[in-house]
Amino acid sequence: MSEQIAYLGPKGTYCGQAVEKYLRRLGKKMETVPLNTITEVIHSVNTHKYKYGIVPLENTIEGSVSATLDKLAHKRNSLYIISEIDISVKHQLLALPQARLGEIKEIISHTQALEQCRDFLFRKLPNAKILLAKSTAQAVLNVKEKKQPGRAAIGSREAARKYGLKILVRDIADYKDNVTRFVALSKEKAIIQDKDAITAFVFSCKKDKPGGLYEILGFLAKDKINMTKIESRPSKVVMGDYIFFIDIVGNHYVQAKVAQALRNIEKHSDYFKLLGVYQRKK
Ligand SMILES: O=C(O)C(=O)C[C@]1(C(=O)O)C=C[C@@H](O)C=C1
Repeated sequence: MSEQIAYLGPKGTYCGQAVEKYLRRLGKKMETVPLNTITEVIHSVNTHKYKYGIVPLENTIEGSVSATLDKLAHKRNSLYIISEIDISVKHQLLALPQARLGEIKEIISHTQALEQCRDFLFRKLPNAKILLAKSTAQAVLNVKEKKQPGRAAIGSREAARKYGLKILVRDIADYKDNVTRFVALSKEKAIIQDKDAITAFVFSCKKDKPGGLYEILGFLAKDKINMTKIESRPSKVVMGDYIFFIDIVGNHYVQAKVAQALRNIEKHSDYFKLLGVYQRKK
């Protein structure tokens, strides 16, 4: 298998910035492969088409990226988080060089980007029609190709430069410190020795067992294992059934208490899947 890294493309996405940052950190060169959707990226790694993939996981304004969580949780996908990459996301309103803000009638972008600029759109462009694109760079490319001065995209400065659009309004996200966390995925687990690693897993409680979640969290609390994230998603099978995503600080390769806690959690849950053990990185 050649060393290729798939990501949500085309060139000019924030995901592409995460790929560059990741490769800089590794000090490696790799062929980068832009794909159309998060699902395609995850599928391509899961089926060994590409060795690595990078996808968005969560955002400071909008929270989790459900397309990523749902695919990672699925039992048919066996791939692991091997690293995380934080990217500062600075959205710009972009349009053709001749466009004017007062004449914008349509806004196109990725759903996460649109949500991150919800208040801006409400205040400045309340009547604009919203169009969805598969990524912010795809939206920028669409404005360039359709050549309609009444259409604007939400995307990055880098995408504006790449596709020759101008910035109509700068930094339009509703909160200043907008950060998206991306994760690098691989079929092979990262085997690391650091005790301060993040261990990510997903589980579902045993059916109709009062205190099921309390019991699972108890296995962490008992040994003072620090939980840094808990998030629930619908199981998609029965209304009201949830699966839980948890991050802890600890490493079952080098800490017996973490290994024991994970064994206990697996034993007391209906479904359990390790999502990865990786170094916390900014
Ligand atoms: O569309 C992009 O540029 C992406 O990299 C995707 C994505 C996401 O899905 O969260 C990444 C960062 C921003 O939060 C908005 C969009």
